[in-house]
Amino acid sequence: MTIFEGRGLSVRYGAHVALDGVDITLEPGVVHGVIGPNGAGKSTFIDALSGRKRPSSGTVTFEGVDITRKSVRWRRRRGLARSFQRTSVFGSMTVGDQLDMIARRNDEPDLDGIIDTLGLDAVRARVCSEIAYGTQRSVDLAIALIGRPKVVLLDEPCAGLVHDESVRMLQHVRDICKERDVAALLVEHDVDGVFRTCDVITVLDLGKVLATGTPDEVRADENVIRAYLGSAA
Ligand SMILES: Nc1ncnc2c1ncn2[C@@H]1O[C@H](COP(=O)(O)OP(=O)(O)OP(=O)(O)O)[C@@H](O)[C@H]1O
Repeated sequence: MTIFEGRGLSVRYGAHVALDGVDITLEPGVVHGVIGPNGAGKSTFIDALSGRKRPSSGTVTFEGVDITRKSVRWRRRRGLARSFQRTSVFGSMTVGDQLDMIARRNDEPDLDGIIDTLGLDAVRARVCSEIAYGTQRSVDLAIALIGRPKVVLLDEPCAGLVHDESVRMLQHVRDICKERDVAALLVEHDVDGVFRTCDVITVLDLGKVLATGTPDEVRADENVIRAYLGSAA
């Protein structure tokens, strides 16, 4: 069942076409990865889907409703959340206070469940700026999950993490997506992690879709191997 869809999305920066007629379909409980070389259009894509960047053409549909012209705020209230490449925790608050505040604002019924799943209980009383960067990224993920979103768009949740932290982060993304039946879009540079974690992968190159399929299908796709993965995939 499709819950969220982008059709024919294009974004221009002046004369430069950063995204060129891209399609994507997200389903509840399915982790959909987006990979591609630098400049492929991944961040532009997530911005266009989340409402941060207005596409020059194409449509975004959420639960069957055309939301292409709806604001980020409107989307968030209806259950479309996103996280950012850089951490957005408030340095001076404790982890617990920050999460409580956001949970109250978004009517989250089970903050303890999110904290528990992400292993954040031990840092609840700690000030955000004083916890490890990897843990701050888990707080970012918790923030995105508050309010029972139906769709989460995750922009490089593993940026700046060491290997073990990346593995844990992606496992958390997968667990939560399955447990809560959330449709997730995961833009990530950690290609191995994406192949390990995602049910479906879309490969972007020069603003276009090079391939979409299961990890095995994408790994075997000749266009993807030639343009991006090389023979070592
Ligand atoms: N604000 C902007 N103004 C002009 N060109 C831009 C702007 N933002 C991105 N671009 C260009 O659009 C293209 C896509 O950029 P984008 O950042 O979406 O790619 P990306 O796949 O996320 O790259 P990376 O992996 O390096 O984060 C690139 O050619 C980039 O130079």
